[in-house]
Amino acid sequence: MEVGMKRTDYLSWDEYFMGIALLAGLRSKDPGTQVGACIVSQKNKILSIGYNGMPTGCSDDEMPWDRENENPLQTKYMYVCHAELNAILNNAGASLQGAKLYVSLFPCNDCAKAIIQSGIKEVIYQCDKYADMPPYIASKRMLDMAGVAYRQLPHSGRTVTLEL
Ligand SMILES: Nc1ccn([C@H]2C[C@H](O)[C@@H](COP(=O)(O)O)O2)c(=O)n1
Ligand SMILES: [Zn+2]
Repeated sequence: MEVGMKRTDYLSWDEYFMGIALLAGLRSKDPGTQVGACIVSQKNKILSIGYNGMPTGCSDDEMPWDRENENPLQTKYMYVCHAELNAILNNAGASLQGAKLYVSLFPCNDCAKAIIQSGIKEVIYQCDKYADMPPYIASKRMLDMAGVAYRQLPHSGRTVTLEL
């Protein structure tokens, strides 16, 4: 009996989970930067997903989305919940000990604290556009000290088109 060959152009695990993080980011209402995160167990099972957005019950239409305003209360930074924190909090009770976090943008210092405390052991990120800013320098300092590994997933050059 002849045996068919398996597909060879399937997504790698890294491409699959980063793809899911990027897709989650498309749910974000932030006009500036859309971030998505996907938490995965050591056995490559998806544990949780999140994207950056206003806290539950805080209307996307009433909260500000501006980066700058003379009144800091009128900027998004006071309110928006980051993708990584949402993914950690959205997790339906499973332990995150030893888990991996795929995220489209390197985590800030606040998210780094939550990552460390939740037991996540590896961060895989795509973009690090704020690397020179103190929250991101502090983030790396904490992740290094706490033994949380991080690595950038370079663009593979592949484009995935979804027809919805
Ligand atoms: N690792 C990160 C970094 C940022 N965010 C969120 C926070 C804001 O909604 C947006 C950044 O806005 P920008 O200053 O670029 O206009 O991204 C996140 O969820 N995770
Ligand atoms: Zn953050």
